[in-house]
Amino acid sequence: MPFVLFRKPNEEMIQLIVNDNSEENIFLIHSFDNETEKSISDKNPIQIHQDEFNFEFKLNLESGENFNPISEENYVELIQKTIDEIQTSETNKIVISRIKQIDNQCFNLFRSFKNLLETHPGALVYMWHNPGNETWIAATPELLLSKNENIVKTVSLAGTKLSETGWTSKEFNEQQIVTDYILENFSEMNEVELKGPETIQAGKFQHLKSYISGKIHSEFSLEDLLEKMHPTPAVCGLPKEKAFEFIVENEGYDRNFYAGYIGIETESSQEYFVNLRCAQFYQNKIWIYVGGGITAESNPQNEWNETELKSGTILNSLLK
Ligand SMILES: C=C(O[C@@H]1C=C(C(=O)O)C=C[C@H]1O)C(=O)O
Repeated sequence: MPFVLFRKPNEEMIQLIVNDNSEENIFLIHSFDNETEKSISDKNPIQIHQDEFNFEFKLNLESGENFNPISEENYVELIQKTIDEIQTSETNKIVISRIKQIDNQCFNLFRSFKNLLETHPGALVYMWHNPGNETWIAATPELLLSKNENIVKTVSLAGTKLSETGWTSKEFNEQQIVTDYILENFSEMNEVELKGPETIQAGKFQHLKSYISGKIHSEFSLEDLLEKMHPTPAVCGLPKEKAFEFIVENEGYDRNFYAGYIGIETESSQEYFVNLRCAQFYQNKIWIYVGGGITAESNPQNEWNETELKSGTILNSLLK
């Protein structure tokens, strides 16, 4: 039976949704390329305080297909090719990513999930298990959209650095591209507010984050906004279609649910998070999905280093 465990940012209650096809309390997972969406629902989700969470049973994981992840050398080359593309075309930003593959040395998913909850209080942390299909775990810092009554909210999140160093214009520009894109999509709303950017902590590193909200009117459709927003320049690029094409032609692997979104829908609210800092678990290996935004000012080696750093979110949470 498919199930998901999740805890929303800055909350302490975990929810367990075991699929009963009730169409109430929906959890969905939507792919980057918009081709796949899977959802489960539960009329009566179980709530568990994260301090009391102690699931211990063994899950049957799939054995993963053979896959050769991109080498450091080839990734650095791909980033250089991306920079060249940005410098010679009308594209301003392209987000490039890869899979880091590690051996699954009998890691315990539930203990690792609990560790993620404790080390990432500001993230949406979830564990999705769909027997015979896929198992994903994540601690994502990025809200894509939320709607509560007549207020719609989102964030502009981009730029990555370690706490010890300072921001440069490169990160501010990279984040501004995302903010401008969101403001354009929010332009038909009333009372649009923008706050930030401010520095936020995501595990061992930091991002620039702005908060954007607006009031909706009667003809507003959340589905239409979601379609326009996803994928944002935080995970795809600008212009969206050109960046998307470049990604599909050059990354050399299928992003699947990485950089797609997670939806949590109840009777009173709808929330969507970008699926980042995530990994797919197999019996014998784990695929950690990591990427970063490339602009004309990017340095290829630094971009590799940034993806290594981001893989730490999952890597450092793994427990046996
Ligand atoms: C693409 C990822 O993260 C996104 C890219 C960022 C960047 O380029 O600095 C920062 C936060 C996210 O919006 C990822 O974590 O894989």
